[in-house]
Amino acid sequence: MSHAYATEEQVAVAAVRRACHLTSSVFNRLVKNETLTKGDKSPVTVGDYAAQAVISSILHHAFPGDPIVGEEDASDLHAEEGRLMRDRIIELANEALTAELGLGDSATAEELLDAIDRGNHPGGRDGRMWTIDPIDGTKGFLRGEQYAVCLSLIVDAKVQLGVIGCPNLPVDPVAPERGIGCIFTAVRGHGAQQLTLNGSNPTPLVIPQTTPETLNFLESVEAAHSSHSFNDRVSSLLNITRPPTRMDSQAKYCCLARGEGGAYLRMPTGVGYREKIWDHAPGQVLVEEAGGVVTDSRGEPLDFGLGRTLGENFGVIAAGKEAHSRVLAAVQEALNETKAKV
Ligand SMILES: Nc1ncnc2c1ncn2[C@@H]1O[C@H](COP(=O)(O)O)[C@@H](O)[C@H]1OP(=O)(O)O
Ligand SMILES: [Mg+2]
Ligand SMILES: [Mg+2]
Ligand SMILES: [Mg+2]
Repeated sequence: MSHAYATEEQVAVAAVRRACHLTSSVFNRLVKNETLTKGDKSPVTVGDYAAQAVISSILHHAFPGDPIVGEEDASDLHAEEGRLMRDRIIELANEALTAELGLGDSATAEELLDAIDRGNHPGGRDGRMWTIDPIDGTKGFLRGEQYAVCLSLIVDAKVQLGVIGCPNLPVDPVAPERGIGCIFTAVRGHGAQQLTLNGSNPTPLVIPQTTPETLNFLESVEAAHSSHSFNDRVSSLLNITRPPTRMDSQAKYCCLARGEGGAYLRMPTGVGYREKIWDHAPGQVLVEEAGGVVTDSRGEPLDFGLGRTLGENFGVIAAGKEAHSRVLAAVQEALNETKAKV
């Protein structure tokens, strides 16, 4: 790890590992009153809050001056109704923080709620900032399927480091006996790799070439998050015969980076949802460092300097270089068909 972000990468992998252990152990013990519905109707669990508290505390310890753009905030936990959840979050976060990192005595409830709320940075074009999505794909997490613990470092609007932990993802898709649980890391200019969940056995990742027979789309499980019908149309324009692989979270970027699927296509459903930077920053650097390309449906790069969101939603196309140009052309053809109809 001899590069300008070696310390950041080491700290980020340690933080994601700790958070992955926390989320997978909390899943087996999750009970009914440990999940809330947020203002945008999406679910959030004690696992999301505790994982953000852990990652934010570890980052603050190592890089006290760095701002954080994190998905969660502690506002729903201050009220009396939030007390049971709050106590559980404090217990889980302290368990994870004191386990092996030697961060000293247990943190107080106030310190941990402050750590969650340190994720309130508005983002922007200048300087260093971290993004945290403590559980990306909370719906997948609740179903016992794919989810990801996601961390990135953005410098002057460019993603320099991405770390994604996927506790439920098979280590090797063709060798199920190797078990589940992987960490993916990428540093701009220094490649992408997959590690085991305990941070060992680095394997470099390179996206292979695909043909219409081997290409298929990676897409959301949730029909409300991206348009399944648009992807079907693009598939038929490209003569893709394999059905799409549906999977929650940035695990899709990870699978793409290690040669599964061939293209991740996420087109808006037309309800005006703005994509969040923490949902794409680590995936973007991972795919680019594995030799791929990530753009919106116009072929423009994603802009991580606009604030907490990517701005107006033009969708996301991620794929290996050659597949990307074919998919982009088909996406534009499908968009033109839609325009011609209205
Ligand atoms: N209406 C929506 N449209 C698109 N994405 C959404 C929407 N609501 C939540 N998300 C976010 O989309 C991502 C999941 O996408 P996918 O369907 O590909 O798994 C998550 O980050 C999820 O947030 P969260 O992090 O809270 O789970
Ligand atoms: Mg969420
Ligand atoms: Mg997310
Ligand atoms: Mg999340």
